[in-house]
Amino acid sequence: MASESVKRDWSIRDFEIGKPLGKGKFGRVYLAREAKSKYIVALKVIFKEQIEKYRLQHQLKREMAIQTSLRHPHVLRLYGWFHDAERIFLILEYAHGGELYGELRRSGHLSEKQAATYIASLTHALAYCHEKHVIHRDIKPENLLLDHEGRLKIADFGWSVQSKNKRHTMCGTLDYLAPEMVENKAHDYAVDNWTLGILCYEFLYGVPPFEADSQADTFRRIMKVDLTFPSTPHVSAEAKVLITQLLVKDSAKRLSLENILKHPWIIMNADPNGTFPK
Ligand SMILES: CC(C)n1nc(-c2ccc(NC(=O)/C=C/C(=O)c3ccc(F)c(C(F)(F)F)c3)cc2)c2c(N)ncnc21
Repeated sequence: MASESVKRDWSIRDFEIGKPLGKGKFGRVYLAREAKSKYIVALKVIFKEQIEKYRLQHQLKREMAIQTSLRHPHVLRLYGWFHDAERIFLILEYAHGGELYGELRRSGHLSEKQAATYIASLTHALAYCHEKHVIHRDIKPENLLLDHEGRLKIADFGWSVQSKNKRHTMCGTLDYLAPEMVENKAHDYAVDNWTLGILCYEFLYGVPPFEADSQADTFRRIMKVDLTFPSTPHVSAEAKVLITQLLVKDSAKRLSLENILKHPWIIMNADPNGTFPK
């Protein structure tokens, strides 16, 4: 699949469409199989009139170029894409394990081994994206999928940007926004470090740290970095130290991706091959 996927021009006739997997941004996504190789993929259908309505043609082209260029075990592959008169089709890696969010909701919170393994996987994936000058900026549980071995895959780059400098556009849901994004200030790669702190908290406690009844309260809690840790036996002191070192208002003072991977909590708990024993 990898070789011919980028070169040859695909069409809907090359695929047998299976069950709908869900409704994502701008359209549905289906399980599908490439007719010749029987290779299983996820096929995302995006309606052109939606893209035209929001004038997203250029951003979508840029997204497709970014995603087809990214090759990393924890970044969901975009193998290729094609279009017909009214639809654009994305040929995506199929994540058999579905949404990580489902796992978090079912269990309420993750074990420290699971949480540390996912944070390590995310950190590796973000280090790769940053060296390719891609800030993801929209990393939330709904965009994290699992493959058949429970390995994490970052997906849905609906709002990432190819950035060599600071960006000003708002995006994503509130709970995961770093202060500099809430203030609509210029921001850079360090927004992803903040988000890792948010996700680590949410994996361990089941809710994001600055959750509040209103958007205004969430903004206020983010700007104050109003971080409190419910007392619970299943979260170690080291985990709280890591979270505190990521949820730092001054983006230059957040723990770097490199130092996250050297953190005692990660070293002690993360499974090196990203799957951790069930
Ligand atoms: C439902 C279930 C949970 N599900 N969902 C997936 C899935 C994974 C990735 C995607 N990716 C995208 O939709 C990317 C979209 C863009 O990049 C984009 C679209 C329009 C724009 F305007 C733009 C813009 F940039 F122009 F704004 C960007 C979609 C579905 C999935 C899967 N692969 N395997 C198993 N289950 C899976």
